[in-house]
Amino acid sequence: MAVCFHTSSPSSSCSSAPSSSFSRSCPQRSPFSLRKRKLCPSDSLLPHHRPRAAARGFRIRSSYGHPLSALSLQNGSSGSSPEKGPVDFKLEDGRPPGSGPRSDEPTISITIVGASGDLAKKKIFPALFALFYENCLPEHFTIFGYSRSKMTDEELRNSISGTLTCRVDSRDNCGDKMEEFLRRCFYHPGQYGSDENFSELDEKLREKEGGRLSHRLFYLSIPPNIFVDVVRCASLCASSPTGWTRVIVEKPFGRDSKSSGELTRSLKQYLSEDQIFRIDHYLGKELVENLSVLRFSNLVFEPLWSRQYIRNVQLIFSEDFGTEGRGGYFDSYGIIRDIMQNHLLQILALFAMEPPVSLDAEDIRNEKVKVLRSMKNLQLDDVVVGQYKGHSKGGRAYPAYIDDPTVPKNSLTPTFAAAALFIDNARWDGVPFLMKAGKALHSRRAEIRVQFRHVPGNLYKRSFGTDLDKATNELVIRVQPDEAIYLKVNNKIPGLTMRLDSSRLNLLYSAKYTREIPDAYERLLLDAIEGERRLFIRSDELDAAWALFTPLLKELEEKKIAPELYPYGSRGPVGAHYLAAKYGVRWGDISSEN
Ligand SMILES: NC(=O)C1=CN([C@@H]2O[C@H](COP(=O)(O)OP(=O)(O)OC[C@H]3O[C@@H](n4cnc5c(N)ncnc54)[C@H](OP(=O)(O)O)[C@@H]3O)[C@@H](O)[C@H]2O)C=CC1
Ligand SMILES: O=C1O[C@H](COP(=O)(O)O)[C@@H](O)[C@H](O)[C@H]1O
Repeated sequence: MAVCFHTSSPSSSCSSAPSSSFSRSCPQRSPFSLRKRKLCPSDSLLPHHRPRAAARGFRIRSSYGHPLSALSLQNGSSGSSPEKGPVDFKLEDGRPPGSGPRSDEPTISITIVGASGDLAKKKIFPALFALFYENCLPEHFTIFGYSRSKMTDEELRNSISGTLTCRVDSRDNCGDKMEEFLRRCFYHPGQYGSDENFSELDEKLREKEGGRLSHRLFYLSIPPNIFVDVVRCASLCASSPTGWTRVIVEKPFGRDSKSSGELTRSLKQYLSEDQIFRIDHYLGKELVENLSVLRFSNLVFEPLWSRQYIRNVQLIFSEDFGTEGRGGYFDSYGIIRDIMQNHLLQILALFAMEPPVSLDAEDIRNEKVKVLRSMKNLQLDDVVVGQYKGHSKGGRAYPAYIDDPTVPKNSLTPTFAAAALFIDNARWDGVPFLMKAGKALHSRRAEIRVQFRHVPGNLYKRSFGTDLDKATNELVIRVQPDEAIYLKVNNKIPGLTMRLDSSRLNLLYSAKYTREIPDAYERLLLDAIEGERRLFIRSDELDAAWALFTPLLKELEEKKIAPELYPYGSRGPVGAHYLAAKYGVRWGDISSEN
């Protein structure tokens, strides 16, 4: 029988503490404005925590990567200015900044539970390597893979090494950095509900941590039915004895309101809300991050951001491949749970929220949750579901969804859905927010399209022809691929006649910036390490998101609504066009020029 060394210590995690006390500064996260973190009173429960960090004069990055000095946190000033960078200060032990790590600096241990899986290999290890490569991880860190598969440290390293990449702007030390990173990666095989195995992991972690103040981050990259087992074991047998313990939970967070509520309650038996980081990786995407910047830092947009000027908003997600390899998971969730209830709804909430009091996580999440709670009930009439069928093109056969061996032949699970949603508040009353998400469509894209109203009494009506919709302004935020923000405006075609054209004012990221855009998982992992919760889902947001979709999902399932079949590689069911037309809307992505 295993003996656990310590019990979970929610007090070791504080919502707004200066919890990251690592001395490295991450060059990519350059300061723009500064924000002071509040101190968490429960820090005082941790003998080594805040006082030690402050005593060392660590530079602490805020949510946006702004270096804050612990000294400034003590004396209440923000400590540096965006233009000048960190103010001239010495570490309290008299050493100048950049003197290199001290041997008693804290360490962070990151355990990826489900390390043998697809997500771990495809996204999590590569993101951690990218952070390491960019000097965004603290000096002392250790990464452990944990899953049931039998593997040695070396075998884990081999299995992940192929997925690590250096950035396009890589420096010539990439190979060395990879080796150095891999040397910090270890593996512990174990069962997900075994106290004994987690206690063994704890011992290994302690050994690597070498008596330093140590923080521990667990990433649950596993199927949801084992989340609670793992959290129980990790919390009881492997939480940090000295620093914080945090857990990143991957979606799905339940299947409906009930199961999500149960999951939250079960997790909270072992963790406080502050320790739970529910990830929605779309919130970590560069252009989703940019949404608030675009709106709140440009005078030309915010005044237009309401029913007065906006005719409709479209949130579009499409993939040009099917469920390949994930049919087993997908069939019990479907596209509404997989994409709409989380990724698209989160974007909608960010888009539609009122200006928050500040950029603090709680202020932003308070505004988002108000939007979610103001949504009108979603009617079945306002939803179209589809499923892809097999299709042959250019001599190649594309499979149907139900050809996936892990999917039942009579499955009614939607691989496509379109929905019209409404926000019942003063700003957005009557404005359709149209969502569309699908797999096995003609292209891979994710975008937000904002269609503005017609110009009243348009003087140039005649020069446009009869289709006034074509002449309305449209703002497109292309999340992926080829990240861009463009605004369609009307201009005169040069020449002696008065003919108008619709053109793009285009901010194409690849043309403007040479630096490669970081993967969403990099940003989110770094935020979790830094204790920044802005891009993670709070439990009341999750409840509100499920409250919106659960009745619809129940109705679809109880009534066994048959999805409209659409060919693999097509633009999806025609029903989506009728749905949009019902609200006088045309999908903005119908032509490839758009
Ligand atoms: N893959 C993706 O692109 C995305 C995944 N997610 C979510 O992330 C999590 C991980 O995804 P992914 O890596 O694809 O998942 P996998 O199905 O690959 O599972 C990860 C690991 O969990 C273990 N495992 C799998 N099934 C079971 C089971 N029934 N009981 C116990 N252990 C099991 C396996 O490890 P072992 O057998 O060695 O113990 C497996 O390697 C899931 O919750 C998924 O929904 C979210 C977004 C995208
Ligand atoms: O969460 C999920 O996201 C992916 C799409 O993510 P992206 O970053 O590649 O756009 C999707 O394929 C998967 O079904 C879903 O679970």
